Amino acid sequence: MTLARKHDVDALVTKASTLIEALPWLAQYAGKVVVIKYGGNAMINEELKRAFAEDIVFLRRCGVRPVVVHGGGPQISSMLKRLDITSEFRGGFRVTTPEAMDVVRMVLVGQVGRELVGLINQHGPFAVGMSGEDGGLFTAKRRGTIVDGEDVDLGLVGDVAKVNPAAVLDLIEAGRIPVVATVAPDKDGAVHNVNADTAAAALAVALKAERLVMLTDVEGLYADWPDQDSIITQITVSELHEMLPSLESGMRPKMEACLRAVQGKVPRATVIDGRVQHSLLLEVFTNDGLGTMVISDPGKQVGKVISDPGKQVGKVISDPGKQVGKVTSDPGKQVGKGTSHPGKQVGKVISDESGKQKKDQK
Ligand SMILES: Nc1ncnc2c1ncn2[C@@H]1O[C@H](COP(=O)(O)OP(=O)(O)O)[C@@H](O)[C@H]1O
Ligand SMILES: CC(=O)N[C@@H](CCC(=O)OP(=O)(O)O)C(=O)O
Repeated sequence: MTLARKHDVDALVTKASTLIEALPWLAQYAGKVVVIKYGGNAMINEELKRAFAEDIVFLRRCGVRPVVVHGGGPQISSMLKRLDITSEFRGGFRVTTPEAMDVVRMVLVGQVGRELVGLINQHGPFAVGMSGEDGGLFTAKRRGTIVDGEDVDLGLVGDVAKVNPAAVLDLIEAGRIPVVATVAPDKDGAVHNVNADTAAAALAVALKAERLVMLTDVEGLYADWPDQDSIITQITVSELHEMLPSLESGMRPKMEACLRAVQGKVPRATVIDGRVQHSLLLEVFTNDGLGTMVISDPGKQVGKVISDPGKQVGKVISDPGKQVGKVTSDPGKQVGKGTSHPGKQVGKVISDESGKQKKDQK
């Protein structure tokens, strides 16, 4: 016999209101591609990494089409150190010798990527790891950078010259979650080290993503780094353009990438604190905008900006005529099937009106 527990009704109502708060965001993002860049600095401990994997699977279960692009800078540095190979950063990019390149590829593809795929797949066979080399995803073009007005050679460091998103689109259509490591061959086949922020932005543009979200180890962009009171909640493309040359270390490629994404018609790019558990879910599905959001200059918005008193930063919704996402899936496009995972099954097999079987809500 089980006796009824006394419920804390207020706590239950709070839980319900959190779920209801997600309703408009679920409608906005269902069916849309969201590119999430997971920085190596936000992979601080096992608990955070597991929470990240849960968030990604949650998005997928809600019908969002997440694509993960991961970094691994600190993990590469620690392996280089173990192997006694020196490396330095210039302007936020790693100077990459051929010897270091082997290590970058080994760590990103063989270590960090594998671990994320494994964590996501504890919830179902969703994640498929790949790199810029797979299916011709990225073609790199060697790049240098400018530090204190001087040109600096970075060795085997590439920018993304071309994206062929076909392989990623195939995976998305199949209901999978691509997990992308950012090494890529140039047109002659020489593999280059591509900064993960740069690659995430290029992929978000090519996939016509609804959002680019970058998880890092700070709250967002600070106007006057490291003054903790100078966090910027929203910045336009032209404001960021002006600020870019003054930014240092990792923030420079990150904000440069956000700028490129929004200029490439991704409606918004956000930098959030990956050290906060479930920050990704909070950012996507609640009214509390986190971190720093980069948006187009007024008048140049792709979607329509509507004011949202709940969210500090305003939200972007598609024009009615352009809105393609629906809460329910497009039965014709539903290919993916999450397999059941005893004890861990979150979604249920449901049938749509046409009688076709749908796995999860996608
Ligand atoms: N203006 C700034 N605002 C926030 N962080 C900054 C700024 N300037 C430099 N940083 C540094 O950039 C770092 C984030 O970049 P990076 O270390 O490359 O992260 P990730 O591994 O997530 O790509 C922060 O930890 C911080 O030390
Ligand atoms: C050229 C360059 O700097 N490549 C980066 C690639 C990994 C990366 O970008 O990782 P985070 O996102 O964790 O910083 C590097 O070698 O560290």
